[in-house]
Amino acid sequence: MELTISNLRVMLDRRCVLDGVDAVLRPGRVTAILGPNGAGKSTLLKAMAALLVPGEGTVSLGTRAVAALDPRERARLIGYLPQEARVHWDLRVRDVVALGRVAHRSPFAAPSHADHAAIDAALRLTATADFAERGIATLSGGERARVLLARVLAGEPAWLLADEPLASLDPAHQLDLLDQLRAVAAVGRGVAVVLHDLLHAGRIADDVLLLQHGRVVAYGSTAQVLTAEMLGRVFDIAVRVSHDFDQRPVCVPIGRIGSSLP
Ligand SMILES: Nc1ncnc2c1ncn2[C@@H]1O[C@H](COP(=O)(O)OP(=O)(O)OP(=O)(O)O)[C@@H](O)[C@H]1O
Repeated sequence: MELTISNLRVMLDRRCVLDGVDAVLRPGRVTAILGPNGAGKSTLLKAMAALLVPGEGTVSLGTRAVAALDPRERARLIGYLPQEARVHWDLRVRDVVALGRVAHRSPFAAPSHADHAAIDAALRLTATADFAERGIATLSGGERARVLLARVLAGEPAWLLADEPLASLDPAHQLDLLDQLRAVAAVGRGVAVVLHDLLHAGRIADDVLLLQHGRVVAYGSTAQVLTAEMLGRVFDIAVRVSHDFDQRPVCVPIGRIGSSLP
């Protein structure tokens, strides 16, 4: 199911944070959402998950507006991983991951075989099975972030929306997470991920949506959007773009435009 964003306009505190955003995101692909601080990336992701009400415009999954979906169905279709890895109760890790399955069964039903299988698979995929019996409050920030990803993966959503999921992870787990997002897309689901790191974006994304001042400045294949000219213009930096053996762009920021530093 395509995720279609039509003429989305969001006002926050009387400021226009998203201004006429249009894009059709395709399943089976990883779409990276990039842009400078304050460009509106997190706001766009929240609007895509129907976590905020836009002033104008719609977000649709297939032919249906996400805001009009029954909340349980929406929770099955859209998995949202927020920027902050906060958990308010010291639940057992396995129970946190199990929360990802709540929308898959009726309110008082016991977890099914399929629920347990999805929970185990998510724990395995995120390498969190070793601490499945620990309280989540006892984990490090990066461990907790992986558990929260496991919770979303356990829900097997049609679309996974992740907001800067790499922030608290070490390099090995960052690469693991990028592989996990690719694996989700490889089975035909949709993935939209907010990223800051241009190297990671070049490595993982099929498509890139570049935002600036609440507007889409470019949306297309990674090779079309991740160019030195485009990145220089939007981020105000000089970027060296080469290509790896898969012809994926490798973007290395080398300095501020106008900076006298080398
Ligand atoms: N609740 C709010 N009330 C008022 N303004 C807000 C609110 N949330 C976000 N904003 C403003 O909206 C703009 C876009 O915020 P958003 O968090 O979407 O940006 P972002 O592109 O994700 O930024 P970053 O890269 O810094 O995370 C910012 O200028 C921010 O200050």
